[in-house]
Amino acid sequence: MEGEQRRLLIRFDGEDIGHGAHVVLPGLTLALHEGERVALLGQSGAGKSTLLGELRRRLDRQAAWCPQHHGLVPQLAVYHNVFMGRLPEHSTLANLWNLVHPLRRPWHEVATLCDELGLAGLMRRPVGQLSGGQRQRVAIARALYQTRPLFLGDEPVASVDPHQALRLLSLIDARHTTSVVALHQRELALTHFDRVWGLRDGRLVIDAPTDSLTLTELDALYPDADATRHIADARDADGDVPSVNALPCPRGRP
Ligand SMILES: Nc1ncnc2c1ncn2[C@@H]1O[C@H](COP(=O)(O)OP(=O)(O)OP(=O)(O)O)[C@@H](O)[C@H]1O
Repeated sequence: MEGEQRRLLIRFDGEDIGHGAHVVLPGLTLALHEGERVALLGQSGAGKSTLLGELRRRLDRQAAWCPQHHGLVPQLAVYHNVFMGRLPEHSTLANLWNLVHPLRRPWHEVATLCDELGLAGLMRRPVGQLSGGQRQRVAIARALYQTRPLFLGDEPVASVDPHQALRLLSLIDARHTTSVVALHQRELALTHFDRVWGLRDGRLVIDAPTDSLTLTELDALYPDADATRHIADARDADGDVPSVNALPCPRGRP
């Protein structure tokens, strides 16, 4: 991948990215090229959703979007939630009619997607009656139904087991030439993606192909995990949980 001439999709050149006056990622510099599969890593609050939101804003209709909290309507059936991926493509009248009498073609298209995502038989079930993993797959189905060349996902495989996560990522890959996916599974980042963007304290500290990275390097993106590891180590040593005051400070903190 490195060195190949690929079409540039988007570039940030020392830009401040955030929410209004609140800058989360100061002086961000990065580029996304067509064909790249990027894993976006960083501990909670590092700025992953902020970056994905900005990518989404700039890429607009080129990008399918799978949000972190799914954005599903619990009262509506799986079919209607997936159909929402293409609401803007139909007239208001067609959308209203579809609510009462599902349109034949979309119904078959959504049914095919649901089969692939292990949601067969649930098309008429209100999303509010599904498990967390099933809702996650509905959110992915809705994003796939948008049929865009690029996929942006904010932890789209957070609620499923590792086996399903791989299957879902493969389905996403099969339908999109380019993807940027926020996730916390570092092993998956190394095995399934070809590039990692790693955020720490509002900085892009890793922007590299996965074959040049190790798990240990990715661990450095999670300084708070050090404290958790020390709790576990201390518990292993004497069977007791240490007091909070006995815990070491995370790396790089006073
Ligand atoms: N709408 C907003 N307005 C102002 N600040 C925000 C907004 N959304 C997020 N932030 C702040 O931006 C920072 C980065 O948040 P963000 O949601 O991008 O992190 P994240 O890496 O996606 O975290 P997580 O893994 O918990 O989802 C945090 O300090 C957060 O409080």
